[in-house]
Amino acid sequence: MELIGDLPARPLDPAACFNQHGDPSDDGVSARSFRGPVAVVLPAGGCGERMGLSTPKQFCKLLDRPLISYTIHAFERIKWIEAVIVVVAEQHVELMKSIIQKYNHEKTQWCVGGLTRHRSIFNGLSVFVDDKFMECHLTKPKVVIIHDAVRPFVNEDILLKIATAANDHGAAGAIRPLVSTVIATNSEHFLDHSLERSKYRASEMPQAFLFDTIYKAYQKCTEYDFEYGTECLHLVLSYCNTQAKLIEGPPTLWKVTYKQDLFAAESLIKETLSQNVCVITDVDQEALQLGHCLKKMLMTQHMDVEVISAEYGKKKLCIPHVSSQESYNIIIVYISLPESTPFSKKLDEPSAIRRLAKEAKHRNILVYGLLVNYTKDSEELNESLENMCFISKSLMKDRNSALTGQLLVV
Ligand SMILES: Nc1ccn([C@@H]2O[C@H](COP(=O)(O)OP(=O)(O)OP(=O)(O)O)[C@@H](O)[C@H]2O)c(=O)n1
Ligand SMILES: O=C(CO)[C@H](O)[C@H](O)COP(=O)(O)O
Repeated sequence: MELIGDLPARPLDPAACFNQHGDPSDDGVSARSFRGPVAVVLPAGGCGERMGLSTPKQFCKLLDRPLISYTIHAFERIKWIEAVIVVVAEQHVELMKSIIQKYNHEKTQWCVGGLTRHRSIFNGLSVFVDDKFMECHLTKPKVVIIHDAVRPFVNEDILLKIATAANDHGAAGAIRPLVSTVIATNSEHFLDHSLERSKYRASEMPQAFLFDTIYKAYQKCTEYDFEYGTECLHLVLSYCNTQAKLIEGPPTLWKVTYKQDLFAAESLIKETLSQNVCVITDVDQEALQLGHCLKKMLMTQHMDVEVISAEYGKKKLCIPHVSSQESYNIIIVYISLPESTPFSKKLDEPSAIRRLAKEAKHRNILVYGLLVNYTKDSEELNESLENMCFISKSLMKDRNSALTGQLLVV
Protein backbone atom coordinates (compact mmCIF):
# COMPACT_ATOMS: atom_id res chain seq x y z
CA MET A 1 0.00 0.00 0.00
CA GLU A 2 1.44 3.35 -0.98
CA LEU A 3 1.47 5.89 1.78
CA ILE A 4 1.06 9.12 -0.06
CA GLY A 5 -1.55 10.30 -2.51
CA ASP A 6 -0.83 9.95 -6.20
CA LEU A 7 -2.20 13.31 -7.21
CA PRO A 8 0.38 15.58 -8.80
CA ALA A 9 2.73 16.72 -6.08
CA ARG A 10 3.35 20.45 -6.28
CA PRO A 11 6.75 21.52 -4.99
CA LEU A 12 6.69 24.25 -2.38
CA ASP A 13 8.67 27.25 -3.46
CA PRO A 14 11.09 28.05 -0.61
CA ALA A 15 11.39 31.58 -1.86
CA ALA A 16 7.68 32.09 -1.65
CA CYS A 17 6.66 34.05 1.35
CA PHE A 18 3.62 34.27 3.48
CA ASN A 19 1.76 37.40 2.46
CA GLN A 20 4.97 38.27 0.69
CA HIS A 21 4.12 41.76 -0.41
CA GLY A 22 3.39 42.72 3.15
CA ASP A 23 -0.22 43.33 2.23
CA PRO A 24 -2.39 43.88 5.22
CA SER A 25 -5.00 41.19 5.64
CA ASP A 26 -8.67 42.18 5.67
CA ASP A 27 -8.64 43.34 9.27
CA GLY A 28 -5.33 45.15 8.90
CA VAL A 29 -3.10 42.49 10.49
CA SER A 30 0.22 42.76 8.68
CA ALA A 31 2.49 39.78 8.17
CA ARG A 32 5.34 41.91 6.88
CA SER A 33 7.94 40.20 9.03
CA PHE A 34 6.93 36.68 8.11
CA ARG A 35 8.82 34.91 5.34
CA GLY A 36 8.75 31.27 4.34
CA PRO A 37 6.23 28.72 3.07
CA VAL A 38 3.32 27.55 5.23
CA ALA A 39 1.88 24.05 5.05
CA VAL A 40 -1.06 22.46 6.83
CA VAL A 41 -1.58 19.04 8.42
CA LEU A 42 -5.21 18.03 8.90
CA PRO A 43 -5.59 14.93 11.10
CA ALA A 44 -8.64 13.05 9.77
CA GLY A 45 -7.84 9.50 10.78
CA GLY A 46 -10.33 9.13 13.64
CA CYS A 47 -13.45 6.96 13.73
CA GLY A 48 -15.79 9.41 15.47
CA GLU A 49 -16.80 7.12 18.33
CA ARG A 50 -18.66 9.88 20.18
CA MET A 51 -20.70 10.68 17.08
CA GLY A 52 -21.96 7.10 17.04
CA LEU A 53 -22.42 6.84 13.27
CA SER A 54 -21.00 4.20 10.96
CA THR A 55 -19.40 6.91 8.79
CA PRO A 56 -16.61 8.84 10.56
CA LYS A 57 -17.79 12.40 11.09
CA GLN A 58 -15.18 13.93 8.73
CA PHE A 59 -16.84 12.09 5.84
CA CYS A 60 -20.43 12.89 6.81
CA LYS A 61 -22.18 14.98 4.21
CA LEU A 62 -23.39 18.48 4.99
CA LEU A 63 -25.52 19.86 2.17
CA ASP A 64 -24.32 17.05 -0.11
CA ARG A 65 -20.63 17.70 0.48
CA PRO A 66 -18.35 15.84 2.94
CA LEU A 67 -17.42 17.84 6.03
CA ILE A 68 -13.72 17.42 5.33
CA SER A 69 -14.06 19.11 1.96
CA TYR A 70 -15.28 22.30 3.67
CA THR A 71 -12.25 22.25 5.97
CA ILE A 72 -9.83 21.67 3.09
CA HIS A 73 -11.47 24.47 1.12
CA ALA A 74 -11.07 26.86 4.05
CA PHE A 75 -7.28 26.40 3.73
CA GLU A 76 -6.93 26.03 -0.02
CA ARG A 77 -8.58 29.36 -0.72
CA ILE A 78 -5.81 31.16 1.20
CA LYS A 79 -3.01 32.26 -1.12
CA TRP A 80 -0.17 31.91 1.33
CA ILE A 81 -1.00 28.29 2.18
CA GLU A 82 1.11 26.15 -0.12
CA ALA A 83 0.19 22.57 0.71
CA VAL A 84 -2.36 20.62 2.71
CA ILE A 85 -1.72 17.08 3.95
CA VAL A 86 -4.83 15.19 5.04
CA VAL A 87 -4.12 12.22 7.28
CA VAL A 88 -6.66 9.40 6.92
CA ALA A 89 -7.10 5.83 8.12
CA GLU A 90 -5.99 3.24 5.59
CA GLN A 91 -9.55 2.04 4.97
CA HIS A 92 -10.59 5.56 3.92
CA VAL A 93 -7.80 6.26 1.46
CA GLU A 94 -9.91 5.55 -1.62
CA LEU A 95 -12.76 7.70 -0.29
CA MET A 96 -10.32 10.54 0.42
CA LYS A 97 -8.80 10.27 -3.06
CA SER A 98 -12.25 10.53 -4.61
CA ILE A 99 -13.09 13.59 -2.50
CA ILE A 100 -9.84 15.31 -3.52
CA GLN A 101 -10.63 14.62 -7.14
CA LYS A 102 -14.35 15.42 -7.10
CA TYR A 103 -13.95 18.76 -5.33
CA ASN A 104 -10.78 19.66 -7.16
CA HIS A 105 -8.62 20.11 -4.07
CA GLU A 106 -5.48 21.05 -5.94
CA LYS A 107 -3.17 21.84 -3.03
CA THR A 108 -4.10 18.68 -1.12
CA GLN A 109 -2.37 15.31 -0.74
CA TRP A 110 -3.12 12.51 1.69
CA CYS A 111 -1.15 10.13 3.84
CA VAL A 112 -2.10 7.24 6.12
CA GLY A 113 -2.65 7.96 9.81
CA GLY A 114 -2.04 6.08 13.04
CA LEU A 115 -4.15 4.66 15.86
CA THR A 116 -4.17 7.90 17.86
CA ARG A 117 -4.42 11.56 16.91
CA HIS A 118 -0.78 12.23 17.86
CA ARG A 119 0.40 9.32 15.72
CA SER A 120 -1.65 10.64 12.80
CA ILE A 121 -0.22 14.14 13.16
CA PHE A 122 3.33 12.76 13.34
CA ASN A 123 2.72 10.79 10.12
CA GLY A 124 1.41 13.97 8.46
CA LEU A 125 4.52 15.93 9.48
CA SER A 126 6.80 13.12 8.31
CA VAL A 127 5.60 13.57 4.73
CA PHE A 128 7.77 16.70 4.55
CA VAL A 129 11.00 15.12 5.77
CA ASP A 130 10.94 11.35 5.60
CA ASP A 131 12.85 9.83 2.65
CA LYS A 132 10.00 7.44 1.89
CA PHE A 133 7.89 10.44 0.81
CA MET A 134 10.58 11.84 -1.47
CA GLU A 135 8.49 11.33 -4.58
CA CYS A 136 6.06 13.95 -3.24
CA HIS A 137 8.66 16.68 -3.74
CA LEU A 138 7.31 18.63 -0.82
CA THR A 139 9.70 21.15 0.63
CA LYS A 140 9.81 21.28 4.41
CA PRO A 141 7.81 24.37 5.43
CA LYS A 142 9.11 26.93 7.89
CA VAL A 143 5.76 27.06 9.69
CA VAL A 144 3.22 24.26 9.83
CA ILE A 145 -0.39 24.69 10.88
CA ILE A 146 -2.11 21.74 12.54
CA HIS A 147 -5.89 21.78 12.46
CA ASP A 148 -8.52 19.12 13.17
CA ALA A 149 -10.31 18.12 9.98
CA VAL A 150 -13.58 18.35 11.90
CA ARG A 151 -13.38 22.09 12.56
CA PRO A 152 -14.59 23.45 9.22
CA PHE A 153 -15.16 27.11 10.13
CA VAL A 154 -11.62 28.36 10.40
CA ASN A 155 -11.00 31.74 8.78
CA GLU A 156 -7.99 33.52 7.34
CA ASP A 157 -7.86 36.10 10.11
CA ILE A 158 -7.19 33.61 12.91
CA LEU A 159 -4.85 31.56 10.71
CA LEU A 160 -2.77 34.62 9.93
CA LYS A 161 -2.52 35.54 13.60
CA ILE A 162 -1.61 32.00 14.67
CA ALA A 163 0.95 31.44 11.88
CA THR A 164 2.59 34.82 12.51
CA ALA A 165 2.78 34.16 16.27
CA ALA A 166 4.27 30.70 15.62
CA ASN A 167 6.89 32.27 13.41
CA ASP A 168 7.76 34.74 16.17
CA HIS A 169 7.51 32.46 19.22
CA GLY A 170 7.94 28.89 17.93
CA ALA A 171 4.37 27.81 18.72
CA ALA A 172 0.90 29.32 18.93
CA GLY A 173 -2.63 28.09 19.52
CA ALA A 174 -6.21 29.31 19.53
CA ILE A 175 -8.06 29.45 22.84
CA ARG A 176 -11.66 30.13 23.92
CA PRO A 177 -13.19 31.01 27.27
CA LEU A 178 -14.53 27.99 29.17
CA VAL A 179 -18.30 27.63 29.02
CA SER A 180 -18.48 25.30 32.03
CA THR A 181 -16.43 25.08 35.20
CA VAL A 182 -13.85 22.27 35.30
CA ILE A 183 -14.05 20.09 38.42
CA ALA A 184 -12.07 17.12 39.69
CA THR A 185 -13.85 14.11 41.14
CA ASN A 186 -12.48 11.69 43.70
CA SER A 187 -12.53 7.92 43.36
CA GLU A 188 -15.99 7.76 45.01
CA HIS A 189 -17.40 10.20 42.46
CA PHE A 190 -17.62 13.09 44.91
CA LEU A 191 -16.30 16.57 44.23
CA ASP A 192 -12.62 16.81 45.02
CA HIS A 193 -11.98 20.38 43.92
CA SER A 194 -12.97 22.87 41.23
CA LEU A 195 -10.84 25.21 39.15
CA GLU A 196 -11.31 28.95 39.11
CA ARG A 197 -12.87 29.28 35.69
CA SER A 198 -11.59 32.73 34.83
CA LYS A 199 -7.98 31.51 35.11
CA TYR A 200 -8.40 28.72 32.53
CA ARG A 201 -9.09 28.56 28.79
CA ALA A 202 -10.22 25.85 26.40
CA SER A 203 -7.47 24.92 23.96
CA GLU A 204 -8.84 24.80 20.43
CA MET A 205 -7.40 24.56 16.96
CA PRO A 206 -5.73 25.86 14.77
CA GLN A 207 -2.27 25.62 16.22
CA ALA A 208 0.93 26.48 14.38
CA PHE A 209 4.59 25.69 14.97
CA LEU A 210 8.03 26.21 13.55
CA PHE A 211 8.23 22.93 11.68
CA ASP A 212 11.55 21.87 13.22
CA THR A 213 10.24 22.49 16.74
CA ILE A 214 7.09 20.38 16.52
CA TYR A 215 8.86 17.65 14.56
CA LYS A 216 11.59 17.45 17.19
CA ALA A 217 8.96 17.30 19.97
CA TYR A 218 7.27 14.33 18.26
CA GLN A 219 10.61 12.58 17.79
CA LYS A 220 11.32 12.95 21.51
CA CYS A 221 7.90 12.18 22.96
CA THR A 222 7.09 8.95 24.77
CA GLU A 223 4.76 6.08 23.92
CA TYR A 224 2.53 7.37 26.71
CA ASP A 225 2.28 10.77 24.96
CA PHE A 226 1.46 9.09 21.66
CA GLU A 227 -1.18 6.94 23.28
CA TYR A 228 -2.89 9.37 25.67
CA GLY A 229 -1.74 12.89 24.81
CA THR A 230 -4.30 15.40 23.55
CA GLU A 231 -2.26 18.58 23.24
CA CYS A 232 0.47 19.44 20.70
CA LEU A 233 1.29 22.68 22.55
CA HIS A 234 2.15 20.58 25.60
CA LEU A 235 4.63 18.50 23.57
CA VAL A 236 6.68 21.51 22.42
CA LEU A 237 6.69 22.87 25.99
CA SER A 238 7.83 19.56 27.47
CA TYR A 239 10.36 18.51 24.85
CA CYS A 240 11.58 21.76 23.27
CA ASN A 241 11.00 24.21 26.09
CA THR A 242 8.91 26.32 23.72
CA GLN A 243 6.13 28.29 25.34
CA ALA A 244 3.21 28.76 22.96
CA LYS A 245 1.61 32.14 22.37
CA LEU A 246 -2.14 31.83 23.00
CA ILE A 247 -4.60 33.80 20.90
CA GLU A 248 -8.34 34.07 21.47
CA GLY A 249 -10.20 32.72 18.44
CA PRO A 250 -13.81 33.12 17.28
CA PRO A 251 -16.59 30.85 18.65
CA THR A 252 -16.90 29.10 15.27
CA LEU A 253 -13.68 27.14 15.93
CA TRP A 254 -15.55 24.44 17.81
CA LYS A 255 -14.95 20.77 17.02
CA VAL A 256 -17.72 18.66 15.50
CA THR A 257 -17.86 15.87 18.08
CA TYR A 258 -21.46 14.82 18.80
CA LYS A 259 -24.40 14.24 16.49
CA GLN A 260 -26.00 17.58 17.30
CA ASP A 261 -22.81 19.29 16.10
CA LEU A 262 -23.54 18.04 12.58
CA PHE A 263 -26.88 19.86 12.60
CA ALA A 264 -25.26 23.02 13.94
CA ALA A 265 -22.50 22.84 11.31
CA GLU A 266 -25.02 22.38 8.51
CA SER A 267 -27.06 25.37 9.69
CA LEU A 268 -23.96 27.52 9.84
CA ILE A 269 -22.92 26.51 6.33
CA LYS A 270 -26.43 27.20 5.08
CA GLU A 271 -26.44 30.62 6.65
CA THR A 272 -23.09 31.53 5.12
CA LEU A 273 -23.97 30.23 1.68
CA SER A 274 -27.38 31.81 1.65
CA GLN A 275 -25.81 35.23 1.86
CA ASN A 276 -24.06 35.02 -1.50
CA VAL A 277 -26.30 35.35 -4.51
CA CYS A 278 -25.60 35.81 -8.18
CA VAL A 279 -28.56 36.94 -10.27
CA ILE A 280 -28.33 36.13 -13.96
CA THR A 281 -30.72 38.05 -16.20
CA ASP A 282 -31.33 38.09 -19.91
CA VAL A 283 -29.46 40.80 -21.81
CA ASP A 284 -32.42 43.09 -22.52
CA GLN A 285 -32.98 46.36 -20.71
CA GLU A 286 -36.08 45.35 -18.71
CA ALA A 287 -34.49 42.13 -17.53
CA LEU A 288 -31.38 43.90 -16.29
CA GLN A 289 -33.49 46.53 -14.59
CA LEU A 290 -35.46 43.86 -12.77
CA GLY A 291 -32.20 42.17 -11.80
CA HIS A 292 -30.92 45.35 -10.22
CA CYS A 293 -34.20 45.96 -8.38
CA LEU A 294 -34.01 42.42 -6.98
CA LYS A 295 -30.40 43.03 -5.95
CA LYS A 296 -31.42 46.15 -4.03
CA MET A 297 -34.18 44.30 -2.22
CA LEU A 298 -32.01 41.30 -1.34
CA MET A 299 -29.25 43.55 -0.09
CA THR A 300 -31.62 44.97 2.49
CA GLN A 301 -31.84 41.36 3.74
CA HIS A 302 -28.05 41.34 4.28
CA MET A 303 -27.30 39.35 1.15
CA ASP A 304 -24.27 39.89 -1.02
CA VAL A 305 -25.63 40.09 -4.57
CA GLU A 306 -24.03 40.36 -7.98
CA VAL A 307 -26.04 40.81 -11.20
CA ILE A 308 -24.80 39.34 -14.46
CA SER A 309 -26.53 39.30 -17.84
CA ALA A 310 -26.35 36.44 -20.33
CA GLU A 311 -28.11 35.37 -23.49
CA TYR A 312 -30.41 32.54 -22.55
CA GLY A 313 -31.39 31.17 -25.90
CA LYS A 314 -28.01 30.56 -27.46
CA LYS A 315 -26.64 27.84 -25.25
CA LYS A 316 -24.55 30.52 -23.59
CA LEU A 317 -25.92 30.07 -20.11
CA CYS A 318 -22.96 28.98 -18.00
CA ILE A 319 -21.67 29.30 -14.43
CA PRO A 320 -20.33 32.83 -14.19
CA HIS A 321 -17.11 33.79 -12.55
CA VAL A 322 -18.13 35.91 -9.59
CA SER A 323 -15.00 37.62 -8.41
CA SER A 324 -16.46 39.29 -5.34
CA GLN A 325 -17.87 36.11 -3.83
CA GLU A 326 -16.72 32.81 -2.38
CA SER A 327 -16.98 29.84 -4.67
CA TYR A 328 -20.13 28.61 -2.94
CA ASN A 329 -22.42 31.31 -4.27
CA ILE A 330 -25.93 30.61 -5.37
CA ILE A 331 -27.31 31.68 -8.68
CA ILE A 332 -30.83 32.77 -9.40
CA VAL A 333 -31.74 32.79 -13.04
CA TYR A 334 -34.86 34.73 -13.78
CA ILE A 335 -36.67 35.43 -16.97
CA SER A 336 -38.23 38.71 -17.81
CA LEU A 337 -41.16 38.11 -20.07
CA PRO A 338 -42.81 41.03 -21.87
CA GLU A 339 -46.52 40.19 -22.39
CA SER A 340 -46.12 40.25 -26.14
CA THR A 341 -43.35 37.67 -26.37
CA PRO A 342 -44.45 34.06 -26.29
CA PHE A 343 -42.67 32.05 -23.63
CA SER A 344 -41.45 29.46 -26.11
CA LYS A 345 -39.78 32.15 -28.21
CA LYS A 346 -38.20 34.05 -25.35
CA LEU A 347 -36.83 30.97 -23.69
CA ASP A 348 -36.25 28.74 -26.66
CA GLU A 349 -34.15 26.44 -24.53
CA PRO A 350 -35.97 25.89 -21.22
CA SER A 351 -33.71 22.96 -20.51
CA ALA A 352 -30.79 25.42 -20.25
CA ILE A 353 -31.60 26.08 -16.59
CA ARG A 354 -31.78 22.37 -15.81
CA ARG A 355 -28.47 21.78 -17.60
CA LEU A 356 -26.83 24.64 -15.73
CA ALA A 357 -28.28 23.44 -12.42
CA LYS A 358 -26.85 19.96 -12.93
CA GLU A 359 -23.41 21.31 -13.77
CA ALA A 360 -23.47 23.80 -10.89
CA LYS A 361 -24.50 21.23 -8.29
CA HIS A 362 -21.07 19.60 -8.56
CA ARG A 363 -19.65 22.88 -7.35
CA ASN A 364 -22.18 23.17 -4.56
CA ILE A 365 -23.94 26.00 -6.37
CA LEU A 366 -27.71 25.79 -6.49
CA VAL A 367 -29.53 27.25 -9.48
CA TYR A 368 -33.18 28.30 -9.46
CA GLY A 369 -35.19 29.89 -12.25
CA LEU A 370 -37.77 32.59 -11.62
CA LEU A 371 -40.21 33.41 -14.38
CA VAL A 372 -41.50 36.96 -14.10
CA ASN A 373 -44.27 38.44 -16.16
CA TYR A 374 -42.84 41.82 -17.04
CA THR A 375 -45.42 44.58 -17.11
CA LYS A 376 -45.34 48.36 -17.48
CA ASP A 377 -47.97 48.73 -14.75
CA SER A 378 -45.82 49.90 -11.84
CA GLU A 379 -48.15 48.54 -9.16
CA GLU A 380 -48.15 45.07 -10.69
CA LEU A 381 -44.43 45.25 -11.26
CA ASN A 382 -43.80 46.15 -7.64
CA GLU A 383 -45.90 43.26 -6.51
CA SER A 384 -43.91 40.92 -8.77
CA LEU A 385 -40.68 42.29 -7.39
CA GLU A 386 -41.79 41.77 -3.83
CA ASN A 387 -42.75 38.19 -4.69
CA MET A 388 -39.41 37.64 -6.39
CA CYS A 389 -37.59 38.87 -3.33
CA PHE A 390 -39.69 36.74 -0.99
CA ILE A 391 -39.24 33.57 -3.08
CA SER A 392 -35.51 34.21 -3.59
CA LYS A 393 -34.99 34.73 0.11
CA SER A 394 -36.63 31.48 1.07
CA LEU A 395 -34.86 29.55 -1.72
CA MET A 396 -31.54 30.86 -0.45
CA LYS A 397 -32.30 30.11 3.18
CA ASP A 398 -33.62 26.59 2.62
CA ARG A 399 -31.14 25.56 -0.08
CA ASN A 400 -33.77 23.11 -1.19
CA SER A 401 -31.99 20.85 -3.66
CA ALA A 402 -35.27 19.39 -4.99
CA LEU A 403 -36.12 22.75 -6.53
CA THR A 404 -32.84 23.37 -8.33
CA GLY A 405 -33.16 23.60 -12.10
CA GLN A 406 -36.87 24.40 -11.77
CA LEU A 407 -38.50 27.47 -13.21
CA LEU A 408 -40.77 29.00 -10.59
CA VAL A 409 -43.50 31.32 -11.78
CA VAL A 410 -43.63 34.57 -9.85
N1 LIG B 1 -6.26 8.10 15.20
C1 LIG B 1 -6.73 9.31 14.99
C2 LIG B 1 -7.72 9.86 15.83
C3 LIG B 1 -8.21 11.14 15.54
N2 LIG B 1 -7.75 11.81 14.46
C4 LIG B 1 -8.35 13.10 14.08
O1 LIG B 1 -8.18 14.07 15.10
C5 LIG B 1 -9.23 15.02 15.03
C6 LIG B 1 -9.82 15.35 16.40
O2 LIG B 1 -10.14 14.16 17.09
P1 LIG B 1 -11.57 13.70 17.63
O3 LIG B 1 -12.53 14.79 17.56
O4 LIG B 1 -11.35 13.03 18.91
O5 LIG B 1 -11.99 12.64 16.49
P2 LIG B 1 -12.31 11.11 16.64
O6 LIG B 1 -11.15 10.43 17.27
O7 LIG B 1 -12.69 10.66 15.28
O8 LIG B 1 -13.59 11.13 17.57
P3 LIG B 1 -13.89 10.23 18.84
O9 LIG B 1 -12.87 10.61 19.88
O10 LIG B 1 -15.27 10.57 19.23
O11 LIG B 1 -13.73 8.80 18.41
C7 LIG B 1 -10.27 14.46 14.07
O12 LIG B 1 -10.25 15.18 12.86
C8 LIG B 1 -9.85 13.03 13.90
O13 LIG B 1 -10.18 12.48 12.62
C9 LIG B 1 -6.74 11.25 13.66
O14 LIG B 1 -6.31 11.87 12.71
N3 LIG B 1 -6.27 10.00 13.94
O1 LIG C 1 -8.46 20.51 21.53
C1 LIG C 1 -7.53 20.01 20.97
C2 LIG C 1 -6.15 20.49 21.07
O2 LIG C 1 -5.97 21.15 22.18
C3 LIG C 1 -7.74 18.87 20.11
O3 LIG C 1 -8.61 19.24 19.10
C4 LIG C 1 -8.27 17.79 20.91
O4 LIG C 1 -7.31 17.36 21.79
C5 LIG C 1 -8.72 16.74 19.92
O5 LIG C 1 -8.96 15.60 20.24
P1 LIG C 1 -9.70 14.76 21.34
O6 LIG C 1 -11.14 15.13 21.35
O7 LIG C 1 -9.42 13.40 20.76
O8 LIG C 1 -9.01 15.04 22.63
